Amino acid sequence: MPKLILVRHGQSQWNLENRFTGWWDVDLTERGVEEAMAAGALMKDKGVEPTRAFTSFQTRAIRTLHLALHQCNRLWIPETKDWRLNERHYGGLTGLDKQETREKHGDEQVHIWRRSFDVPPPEMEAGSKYDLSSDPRYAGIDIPTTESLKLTIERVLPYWESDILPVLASGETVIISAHGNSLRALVKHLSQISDDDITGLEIPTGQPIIYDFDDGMRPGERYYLKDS
Ligand SMILES: O=C(O)[C@H](O)COP(=O)(O)O
Repeated sequence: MPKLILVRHGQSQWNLENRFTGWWDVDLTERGVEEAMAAGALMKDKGVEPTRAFTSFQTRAIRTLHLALHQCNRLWIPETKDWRLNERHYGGLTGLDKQETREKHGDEQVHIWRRSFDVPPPEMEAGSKYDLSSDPRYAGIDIPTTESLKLTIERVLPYWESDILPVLASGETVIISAHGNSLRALVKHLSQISDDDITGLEIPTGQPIIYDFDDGMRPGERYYLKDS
């Protein structure tokens, strides 16, 4: 039975500092490293052995994948990186302190920017110090200036369907190491969560989520590996 493992990267430096991160490439904290290693140890304990890996272009997700795979002796499996698994682009909020932004714009506005389905944050201005257009990893990619969850879904889902689902359907155990909102995009689709209800879904760091697929490639109920 094909099995899908979703893991959000461990705590990042800007998770710790409570700053909007999006596409900005911050590394894991010590705690993030421990969370990633614990995710791998849990996979090993539970006998869940990934055979194919997918991740984003962002260090925190790539390192989480490697730390977890190292713990379960699976660093050798084929892995694919793609920008379409990146975190949603936080636009002009990138780098800002989340609490200070609440104090400036109000709790409700910040909640809308963070969790609404289709209201994107303000766009990143040209020339921002967080502009990634000269970053070689994004050469040839039309970098967004901001993304709502809806816009994130519009790039995550086509990639899921074209590149990940066929691998899963061939019987592989697939691990995706990605981000809070790129994984919310995927979970929304797989668990058929409505546009309204998705606002309440949070994905914790470093906690493997599992979907078992049936022969018709229909996903079962999602569950946390720690609870199985
Ligand atoms: O990009 C970020 O800041 C985080 O990874 C996710 O942030 P959020 O919880 O505000 O969506």
